[in-house]
Amino acid sequence: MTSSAIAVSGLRKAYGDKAVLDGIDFEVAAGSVFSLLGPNGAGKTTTVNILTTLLTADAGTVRVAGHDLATATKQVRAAIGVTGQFAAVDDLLSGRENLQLMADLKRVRSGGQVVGGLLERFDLVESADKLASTYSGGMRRKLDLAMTLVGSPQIIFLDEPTTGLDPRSRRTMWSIVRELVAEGTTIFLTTQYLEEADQLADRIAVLDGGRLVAQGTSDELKRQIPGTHVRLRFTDAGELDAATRLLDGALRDDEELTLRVPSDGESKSLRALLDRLDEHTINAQEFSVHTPDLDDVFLALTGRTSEEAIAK
Ligand SMILES: Nc1ncnc2c1ncn2[C@@H]1O[C@H](COP(=O)(O)OP(=O)(O)OP(=O)(O)O)[C@@H](O)[C@H]1O
Repeated sequence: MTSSAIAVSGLRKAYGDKAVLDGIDFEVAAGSVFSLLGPNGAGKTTTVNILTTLLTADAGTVRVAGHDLATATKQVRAAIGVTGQFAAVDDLLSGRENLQLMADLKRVRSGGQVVGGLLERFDLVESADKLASTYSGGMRRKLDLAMTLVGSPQIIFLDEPTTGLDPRSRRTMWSIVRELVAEGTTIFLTTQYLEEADQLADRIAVLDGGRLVAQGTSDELKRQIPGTHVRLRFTDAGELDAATRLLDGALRDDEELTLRVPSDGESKSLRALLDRLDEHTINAQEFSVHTPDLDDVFLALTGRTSEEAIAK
């Protein structure tokens, strides 16, 4: 047994002569959130399908919850829950019946209590006895995730869990994910929303062209690309002029009366910059340090903005 909830090495999958996964390696620590990002068609769902035993890999080794995927499919299935594109919700049943069916399938003891608890946790008590076909998109997602939690799986795969949800429902899902992680659950998340990965993931991997082109914490990924800068805002054009003359390589915005000064963001350079302004009695009304966001990282790594990647 390792302390990794998921360990993937040399994973390959091709459709015909098209290599979708061309040898990928990663590990997911138990009790953490790992997010896989990538443009449309990058192979995220293929990866999820392999890790959840729905699809067989061509090569590579995968351990999930300490079990070898190739030889211990049953044990892997018992340890995981999957929510996503192949939603398990049955429209002809009520929310409660959907949950009860899952509890029966998984032979959960005190199923009725578990179902009641999940309906409460997901704020579905009022609609519990209505048909799932009458649920809004957000309610269906919540029911789908609640069904995944029946039987308390150690590892949960969430394939684009908030696609199409309004911001409020998205935030509700985020807080549920955080609660699950606080309880020790491991989450493998694919998402189209970089902000979601930024908010939730302990580690992020970017998949492109069949390979993982970057892996790390959100901050590590942001530090890999240039673009950290200091933004100075002045009260009048005279001061902006003086500061522009003083600071080499700075970009000015006349409308906003701001100056963008490249910087590594470290305290020493920031102090030096402020000292220079002081020496020339230039006063900045506002001073802020900007680091690139995940969108900048995605663009630098895949050559596409996240919006272009989603638009296909
Ligand atoms: N059964 C299949 N037969 C042939 N090609 C397939 C099959 N399933 C997927 N592909 C191809 O494999 C590639 C990866 O697909 P996959 O669904 O894993 O991507 P994805 O990153 O999840 O994309 P999306 O964000 O659109 O869901 C795509 O080019 C897709 O067309």
